[in-house]
Amino acid sequence: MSADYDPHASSLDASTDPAVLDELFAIRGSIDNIDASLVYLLAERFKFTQRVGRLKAEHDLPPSDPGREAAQIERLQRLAHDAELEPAFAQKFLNFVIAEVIRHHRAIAAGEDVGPRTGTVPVVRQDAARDADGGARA
Ligand SMILES: C=C(O[C@@H]1C=C(C(=O)O)C=C[C@H]1O)C(=O)O
Repeated sequence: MSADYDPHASSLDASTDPAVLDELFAIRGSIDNIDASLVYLLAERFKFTQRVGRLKAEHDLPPSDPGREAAQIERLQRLAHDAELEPAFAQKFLNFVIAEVIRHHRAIAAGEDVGPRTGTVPVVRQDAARDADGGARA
């Protein structure tokens, strides 16, 4: 866990029942673990997709493969349904990730470097991110 992360960070005020806070913080401990796993999983997925991007660039293949995307999205929507996750959300999430992958593939094909060690903005502050999405999460 990063040194400056406060697992009890909250905007709730002191009037909140301590027993409720105990339960909330216990649940948030599991949410923290899941979110950390998501970051590791996404990082691993992007490592693989960047290998695909290099392979495509070396062999002059197009950055996107709509047939593969459609099959994958359909499969994941079925899995989402079985897992009681909103299929439309699974589709939106996958489309979001795939759009970033294709952006990487185009950059790789253009001879640019991609990945977390490039660029100038290592961490997006939470308040800035909220402004950028028009307050959708407020
Ligand atoms: C990773 C690939 O490139 C693109 C990205 C995909 C993905 O992130 O799942 C799927 C198809 C392609 O549009 C690939 O072709 O396998």
